[in-house]
Amino acid sequence: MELPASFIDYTRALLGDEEYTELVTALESEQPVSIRLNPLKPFGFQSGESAVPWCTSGFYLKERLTFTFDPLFHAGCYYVQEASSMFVEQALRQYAGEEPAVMLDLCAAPGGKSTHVRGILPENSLLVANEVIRNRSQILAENLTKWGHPDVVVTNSDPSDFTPLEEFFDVILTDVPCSGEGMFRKDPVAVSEWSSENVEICRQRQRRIISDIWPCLKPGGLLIYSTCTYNTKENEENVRWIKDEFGAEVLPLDVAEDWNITGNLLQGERFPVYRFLPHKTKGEGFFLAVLRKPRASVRKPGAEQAFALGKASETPAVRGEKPRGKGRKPQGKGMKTPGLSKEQLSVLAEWLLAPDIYEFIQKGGSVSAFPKRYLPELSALQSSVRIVQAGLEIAGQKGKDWIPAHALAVSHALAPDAFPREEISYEQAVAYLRKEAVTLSDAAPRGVVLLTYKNMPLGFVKNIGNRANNLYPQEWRIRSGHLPEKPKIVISYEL
Ligand SMILES: C[S@@+](CC[C@H](N)C(=O)[O-])C[C@H]1O[C@@H](n2cnc3c(N)ncnc32)[C@H](O)[C@@H]1O
Repeated sequence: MELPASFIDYTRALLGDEEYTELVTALESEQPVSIRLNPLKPFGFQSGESAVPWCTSGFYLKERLTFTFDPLFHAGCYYVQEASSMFVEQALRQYAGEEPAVMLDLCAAPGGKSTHVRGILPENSLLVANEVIRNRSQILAENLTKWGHPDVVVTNSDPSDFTPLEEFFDVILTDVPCSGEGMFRKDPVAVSEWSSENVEICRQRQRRIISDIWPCLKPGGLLIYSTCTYNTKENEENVRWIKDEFGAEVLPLDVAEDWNITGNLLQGERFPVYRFLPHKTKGEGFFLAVLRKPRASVRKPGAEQAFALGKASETPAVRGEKPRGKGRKPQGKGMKTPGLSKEQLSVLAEWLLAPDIYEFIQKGGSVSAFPKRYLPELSALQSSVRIVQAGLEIAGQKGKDWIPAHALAVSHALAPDAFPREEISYEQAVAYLRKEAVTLSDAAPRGVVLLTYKNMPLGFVKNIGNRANNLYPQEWRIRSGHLPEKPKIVISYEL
């Protein structure tokens, strides 16, 4: 690996000769492979491998597998994620409390941390996952849909579009775009694109992002700041800047000594930060700090203080709007179900495990279920940011019929007996995921059938007897025509 000269000089000075040499040796070695299991979709994973110590659902694998050809990967049973970044779990477990929270993951695509935090947030929380780049926001939506949690809004907006949503979020995660030094082993492009000038550009951009989003954090709310880079300019210097500029408190985390985390590397500073270096921990480079917004805002000394972390439905209004009280009707387009009769609505309701907690929202030929308790928040979001998807899409219109949406098949909110199920083989599952025609056994029921693989829902077909029409989303299909002779998949499970 040919590292840029100025990176070598800077990092050698930062870590010292001995550690720098160890870092370079680690960068030349093979990268560890790890996955994070979906707590909503236990599939009897038996790793025989070591657990990621700072993440309750993270596991190292012995080798890289052909994930594309594992139906359970497409079913959202696990996410392939490098281990260091799973440390975000510690910030939430130690500070998010037990009350429902409204959380924003601002720089969220492809969704590694969004899928992770969604499972950790207290019950009845709402996650808003945002990605500024449009096609990446689609990938984010896909990954969150497969993860199967209905209480999620995916947005595609610039951080500055959020600014009017004052004191809206209990927790904001900013996994900011950075110079990517921690990705050198994983991604050669990160090496070729690195320059001192780019580090400076990143640092400025990161500060702009934080400035844009800071007003959206509730007094007493948490900011989790993370990068995948080593240098102090994008890390400690920015944390110090947030502390000084906004009066934030930098919070310590309890960590085990044998996690080998490196702390503050900025001369003369001691505030707590957490840096993963690949020669010390099994994972890529990562940096994280947790900050708390002062309860009395430094910038607005008279600001409301009653909105402590966790009071999701009591947040003050978006600037210039009425307070968002309980029972306030949502505004905006697409918030009704005009094309659906009462009978149709009651059929859709039967597809859900707990229909009463959702409002059905029709938009064009699609109906989604959105948690009623967060309708005011949805309404406020609609007034500021571009919404890619909100809640769970449950049905799409085909002619006069409403057929179940794919998202419902892989959602935790699906009523288990809403549709007949048919267990399929590995070969059938791969064919289904390639959106090829699937033939079911003669005994299989007619009509809409939920296909399962290892008892995990994969998606719907419409069985018409001699064949079953494949309802898997065209844009998500496995595109690779090549199927490895012996696909290496996460087969070490027993049910
Ligand atoms: C480190 S990646 C996020 C990884 C993601 N959190 C995960 O765990 O899968 C940073 C993200 O920030 C987005 N981004 C780039 N420029 C941005 C900007 N100016 N404001 C906000 N996000 C930006 C990138 O498109 C990228 O998806």
